[in-house]
Amino acid sequence: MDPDLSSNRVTGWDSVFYVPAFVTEEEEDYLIRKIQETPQNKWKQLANRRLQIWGGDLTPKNVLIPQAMPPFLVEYPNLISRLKATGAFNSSPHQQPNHVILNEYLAGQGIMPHEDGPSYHPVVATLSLGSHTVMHYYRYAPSDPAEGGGAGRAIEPAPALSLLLEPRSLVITSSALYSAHLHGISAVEEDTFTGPGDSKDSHGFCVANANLLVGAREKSVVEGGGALRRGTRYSLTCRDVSRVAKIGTGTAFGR
Ligand SMILES: O=C(O)CCC(=O)C(=O)O
Ligand SMILES: [Fe+2]
Repeated sequence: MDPDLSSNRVTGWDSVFYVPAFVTEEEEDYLIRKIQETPQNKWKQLANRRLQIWGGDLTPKNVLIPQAMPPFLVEYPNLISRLKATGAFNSSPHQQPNHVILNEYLAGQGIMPHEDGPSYHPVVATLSLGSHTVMHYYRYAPSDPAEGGGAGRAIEPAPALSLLLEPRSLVITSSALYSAHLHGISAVEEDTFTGPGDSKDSHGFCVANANLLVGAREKSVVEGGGALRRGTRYSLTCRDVSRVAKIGTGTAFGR
């Protein structure tokens, strides 16, 4: 990982970096406008959120059939090259993201704890736009040999790590956090913080990136307790798919 990110490391975690204000308010407004202008048929409606997939589709064998990224990702505000410049993708196959999933969450919507799967090099950089959210990372419960592990394994109810993601922030996760934990967002309209005295025993959580927050309101509720109402949040989850099909020949490379 690039040393430029060392001051953004989340305390106690080697592979988690939080970069507040990665884009400016002006850039955020521009990106949200461009997202909202995309044709309706680009959206895929899921039960609890909408999403768009940019960079191409993945085959069942995890090969990317590449497609050009939309101009607002590669031109102003130069998101892809700025992500490359963080160094987060230095050890990934293409040194920069080639695949972006845009999620839209209305207040009250979330995403169940999940793993991102084997298609990607194990680094994800997520830009939050429009609203904060709280991302929880969970461990699997110690597996009962009688159950054989695998799908449907129980997860620990208290998150191992919780991050408050401010609008305009970037969070970069990799290695163990990516591959040995699940991540999810509770489907709530507001996030409640009880201050630093939070007890993990009652499934409460501590905000691990409290010292890296920049928003006055965010800092105040994390330090002293309170609630943050969610608005509509867009997340751009940027990843590098290891295997990319060579367009025209139909053959894949990368392995
Ligand atoms: O919205 C987010 O920040 C997370 C989205 C996510 O986990 C995913 O798209 O796999
Ligand atoms: Fe995910």
